[in-house]
Amino acid sequence: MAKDKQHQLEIVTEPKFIDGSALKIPMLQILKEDGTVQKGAQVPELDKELALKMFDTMQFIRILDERMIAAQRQGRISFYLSSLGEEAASIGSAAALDDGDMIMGQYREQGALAYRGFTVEQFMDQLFSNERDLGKGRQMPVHYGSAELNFMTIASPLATQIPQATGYAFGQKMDKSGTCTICYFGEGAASEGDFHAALNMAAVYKVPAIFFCRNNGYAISTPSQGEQYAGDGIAPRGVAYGMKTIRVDGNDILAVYQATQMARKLAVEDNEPVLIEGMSYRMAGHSTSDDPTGYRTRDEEDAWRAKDPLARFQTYLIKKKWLTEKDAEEIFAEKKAAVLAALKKAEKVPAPHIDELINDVYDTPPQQLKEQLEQLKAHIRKYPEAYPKTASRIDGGEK
Ligand SMILES: Cc1ncc(C[n+]2csc(CCOP(=O)(O)OP(=O)(O)O)c2C)c(N)n1
Repeated sequence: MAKDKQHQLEIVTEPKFIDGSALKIPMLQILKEDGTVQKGAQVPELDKELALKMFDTMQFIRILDERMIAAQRQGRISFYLSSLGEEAASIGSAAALDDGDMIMGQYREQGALAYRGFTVEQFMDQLFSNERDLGKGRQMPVHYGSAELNFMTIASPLATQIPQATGYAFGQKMDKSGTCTICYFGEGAASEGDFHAALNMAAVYKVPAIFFCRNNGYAISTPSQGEQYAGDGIAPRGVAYGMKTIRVDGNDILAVYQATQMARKLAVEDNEPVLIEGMSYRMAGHSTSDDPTGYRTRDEEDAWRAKDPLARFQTYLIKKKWLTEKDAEEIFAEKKAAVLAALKKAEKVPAPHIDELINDVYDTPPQQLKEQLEQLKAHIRKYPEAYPKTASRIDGGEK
């Protein structure tokens, strides 16, 4: 066979196009939809304690999401983004990491943050933007962050976390830290230029990063099939950039866990960036500002309800005799009580002092920012009834 020496390419004489639309990367599945193990699958080693921690976190996130959508509807918080139906993707992957690994999320990975140890009170303080919020109430609800837990603060502009993850992982490599960065994003965010620049750089510089795409079928109202991409989803893009790539059933927590565990090993031991595409479905609306009945059918949602990741894992755990139906009900009731109690507490905590608005960015806030803050205070003094949480603390309120 003739070879081109410079590029080490096989030479062919027939003009043959590679049909990108015919490519189909398979999907790893360990747990079938009915909670039984797929024939021939290797179940990852998982002790009871770890399995129950994963299940516990899934239950917590399910009830947190349900309650906070309701709280938004009641006018108690301004906005919410639910991860309903996608709990296995964030929790299964976070469970495969070390606490020292960096997490850079999009905004639907509350499961990973909860798994790391963010408390129900910390969730509520952020959602109510009260003075105990780590971000001092300066971000929209759900834009969590925790330096202590190595969870980078969420940014609203899509895909910015992807090149940041490449850069952060490069730093981890230079420091020989033995840690990696996991970066979550949706298939919609993968249409941003940032995604492509980040993956190419990660592959070229061989950084310990795990790029986890949650392919949940929609980017707000844009369906992934046909409107977001014409090819075989996101996974082939990892192949194109020359990195190890795998597609998994994102609703199967065991498949997600196994793939992420292997990806972490590749990243940390061999400085091999990895792309994981988790196939799932966004069961709720995009956010509380969205109504999905305008762009998708009830039948489609029902078909995905049958693939529910929480019910699937629960059936597996019950079959394994690590859990009973009663245990599951008790965990759910306990989580619900904790969420409701924290919610009631957090909404009574005062708002941050308005001076916090301009703190922490500059060592000393510049004059123009100070002037703008004074103008804002004057405006609030004039219309105190429009700012009930802030007005009472402007003059003389404790900082
Ligand atoms: C740069 C930028 N463009 C547009 C938006 C508006 N926007 C917010 S979320 C979103 C959809 C993202 O979909 P996807 O990445 O698939 O994640 P999902 O919400 O499905 O989890 C869009 C278009 C934005 N925040 N930033």
